[in-house]
Amino acid sequence: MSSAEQGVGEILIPEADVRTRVAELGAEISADYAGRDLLLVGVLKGAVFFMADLMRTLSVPCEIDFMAISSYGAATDSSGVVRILKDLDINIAGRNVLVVEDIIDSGLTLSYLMRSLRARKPAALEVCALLTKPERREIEVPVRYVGFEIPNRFVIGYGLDFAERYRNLPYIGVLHPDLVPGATR
Ligand SMILES: O=P(O)(O)OC[C@H]1O[C@H](OP(=O)(O)OP(=O)(O)O)[C@H](O)[C@@H]1O
Ligand code: HPA
Ligand SMILES: [Mg+2]
Repeated sequence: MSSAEQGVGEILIPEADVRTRVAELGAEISADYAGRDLLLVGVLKGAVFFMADLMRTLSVPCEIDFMAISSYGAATDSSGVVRILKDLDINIAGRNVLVVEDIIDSGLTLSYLMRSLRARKPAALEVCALLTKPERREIEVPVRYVGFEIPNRFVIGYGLDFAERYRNLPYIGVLHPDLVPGATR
């Protein structure tokens, strides 16, 4: 075990399975957006890893931009105070926007984001999330492309952090149970 892996309880989705699924999503998205312009909007920081890999499986021309959203604190604090820390650089009016997320958990971040993006009148607005935890959903958000449905466990790796660490793991792991108290975000 490398020192980067200390704290990993178990591997939930091995690296090869992640790679296969990302390629499948890329093929599906490429078919759906054939002949249309595509703008990928990544949500910093966790989605960067998924987005970089997904983009390299796309066979349609595409651009990227990023947003940073403030965390609203612990999941127990679901007051939903979400703020934009970094907005998009470009105007998305009339564009085909695909929001790329690493995980949808309560749905609060994405719900806020979609409201903000919809108000800017894109031609199309869809979501691609690598992971979703349906059991934890507090607000429904339509997600067009989903990589994996996962159980209610705190996951790390492939962009997902616990206290800013573990993003560099090449697989999706479950945080070791000894570290779980407080691991709500
Ligand atoms: O569905 P929700 O309950 O809102 O949770 C999902 C959000 O939480 C994580 O981001 P985080 O705030 O940890 O930022 P990060 O990507 O920088 O780690 C994740 O990347 C999603 O954006
Ligand atoms: O399970 C998770 N892991 C890491 N970050 C998260 N943000 C929401 N859910 C998670
Ligand atoms: Mg995080």
